[in-house]
Amino acid sequence: MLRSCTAALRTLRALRGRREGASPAARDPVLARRWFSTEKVIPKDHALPNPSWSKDLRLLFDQFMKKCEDGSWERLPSYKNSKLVKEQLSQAQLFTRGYEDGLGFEYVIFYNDDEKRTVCLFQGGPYLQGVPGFLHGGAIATMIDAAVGMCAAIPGGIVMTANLNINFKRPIPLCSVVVINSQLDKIEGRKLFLSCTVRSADEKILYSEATGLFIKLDPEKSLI
Ligand SMILES: CCCCC/C=C\C/C=C\C/C=C\C/C=C\CCCC(=O)SCCNC(=O)CCNC(=O)[C@H](O)C(C)(C)COP(=O)(O)OP(=O)(O)OC[C@H]1O[C@@H](n2cnc3c(N)ncnc32)[C@H](O)[C@@H]1OP(=O)(O)O
Repeated sequence: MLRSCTAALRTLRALRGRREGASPAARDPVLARRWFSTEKVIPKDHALPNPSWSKDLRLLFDQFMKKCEDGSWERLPSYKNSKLVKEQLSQAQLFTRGYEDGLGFEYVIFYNDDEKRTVCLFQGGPYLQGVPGFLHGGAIATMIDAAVGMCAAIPGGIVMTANLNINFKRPIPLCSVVVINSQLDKIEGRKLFLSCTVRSADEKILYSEATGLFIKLDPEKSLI
């Protein structure tokens, strides 16, 4: 835990050296134009190990990559959603992927099609702090939404979260690794009912439990 936090803070210091309080787009008018242009964006796969990943996260990642060898599990690249959404809005991206390596949401999702379930390996970095030393509940909710949402979106297509109920049972230490197990419980028409648990890497601690209702969008209906 300490090592991955240190790595993240090193990245943070390096970034601070490069900027003076402003976002890269604010400092660079060329970048700012690109930011809001419709220029084609080459997606980077963030769902792969980087130096900020702790030993625990690497270990679990390697275990799941082994499970992928017989085809029962599939690692989902971080740009999987851009395959589902026809129009990519220039630089727009899932906000869980907007942080520098190690500072925010480090995660990878694996999918098992036969069992209609996903496993998300998640390490929440120092920018996601709530109570000192622990993850913010909103960050936990975000990660649950993204993990469970992905479990719904693969069979369901374009879905939106209509309801998310979370029981926060134990605080999650900052920079620790948790495993989010999500499953599709039931489909009724356009409604997909899912549930998930958030546990420690050794599975001994149950941190949170959640249920979610996702609605497959009706192409005939406007969202606004
Ligand atoms: C979540 C995954 C996103 C996937 C996006 C797709 C591709 C991208 C792929 C992957 C992305 C990767 C990961 C995902 C990452 C992050 C997840 C972020 C997800 C979000 O951050 S998302 C933002 C928050 N989310 C909203 O901003 C929704 C606001 N909302 C609405 O836009 C509408 O509300 C809508 C569209 C949901 C439904 O509207 P609608 O008009 O299509 O459907 P309608 O109202 O007719 O409901 C149909 C049936 O659902 C029942 N029903 C509806 N709502 C209910 C509720 N709350 N409780 C109980 N039942 C409910 C009705 O009672 C009826 O039931 P019945 O058919 O039995 O009568």
